[in-house]
Amino acid sequence: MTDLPGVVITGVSGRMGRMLAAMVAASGKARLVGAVERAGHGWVGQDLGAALGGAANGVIVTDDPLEAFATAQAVIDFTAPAATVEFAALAAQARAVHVIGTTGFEPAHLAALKAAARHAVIVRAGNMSLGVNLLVQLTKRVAAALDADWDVEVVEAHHRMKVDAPSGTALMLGQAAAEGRGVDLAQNREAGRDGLTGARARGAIGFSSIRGGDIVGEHDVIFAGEGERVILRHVATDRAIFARGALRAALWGQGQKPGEYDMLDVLGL
Ligand SMILES: NC(=O)C1=CN([C@@H]2O[C@H](COP(=O)(O)OP(=O)(O)OC[C@H]3O[C@@H](n4cnc5c(N)ncnc54)[C@H](O)[C@@H]3O)[C@@H](O)[C@H]2O)C=CC1
Ligand SMILES: O=C(O)C1=N[C@H](C(=O)O)C[C@H](O)C1
Repeated sequence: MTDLPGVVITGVSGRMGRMLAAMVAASGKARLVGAVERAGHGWVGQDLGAALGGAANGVIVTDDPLEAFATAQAVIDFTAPAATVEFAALAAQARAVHVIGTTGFEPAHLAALKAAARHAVIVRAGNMSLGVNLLVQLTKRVAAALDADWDVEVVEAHHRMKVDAPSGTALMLGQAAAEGRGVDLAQNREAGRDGLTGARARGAIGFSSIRGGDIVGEHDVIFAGEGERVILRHVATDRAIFARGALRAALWGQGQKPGEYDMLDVLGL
């Protein structure tokens, strides 16, 4: 049992953190060796099992990531962009694989992650589920087969607590459509239409975001042509799909060369 990779979960009290803590502990493939929360959080200093409402498990929640990472072979991180950038440097120092599910990065954050990946294995994806990563590949193929007379719109829906838009998944799907078409997403991206917008630009890749209730995550890629539409859809009904993918990435990352990887690498898609 002791030679199983040790995993630390950051943001452990969050929607994904709780799911990950339960999944890693029950997996039989990894050991839960640490749990991190932000300074001042009520769980810091408490036994994680008890904080989750169950039996004590001996993992004490800490606000000191470096101390926690020092005991780990992998860090699974679903938190917030600034925290993730800090964790990337510390995970590299501890030589732990850093699995990043966090979304909402600005270009400066991404540059910092790229720098950390010179010395560390980072696996990052805006969506860790098998289904969405399959949808990414399907989107690329459909976009390659259709010309710019087919308007591409990515529509996503999430729970009311989500803080970033478009979702990380929507951006992955938009990027896949752009790659399939052989164009640059940044130059063709259209989001946040409101008011007298004018007609749609030919070749634009549009994004729309819905926020409400407890929606786990829904994504449509719409190819709208003259007289017909092709719609590719993924509906998540359980956050376990993201946690399962993240654990798989943490195991896959062991022994890989330093660099930035994604779930397509992990899943071999
Ligand atoms: N890639 C994927 O498959 C998925 C990605 N996500 C992304 O994961 C992130 C988290 O999502 P949720 O769990 O729903 O959010 P959440 O708000 O429920 O949880 C985030 C947790 O991170 C903690 N945190 C923030 N800053 C911290 C710091 N400096 N140190 C330690 N902990 C810190 C918060 O206290 C909170 O407990 C979001 O960016 C979301 O978009 C969510 C689901 C799937
Ligand atoms: O915040 C969420 O909940 C989710 N975030 C990811 C995203 O931004 O795409 C993945 C999933 O859709 C859930």
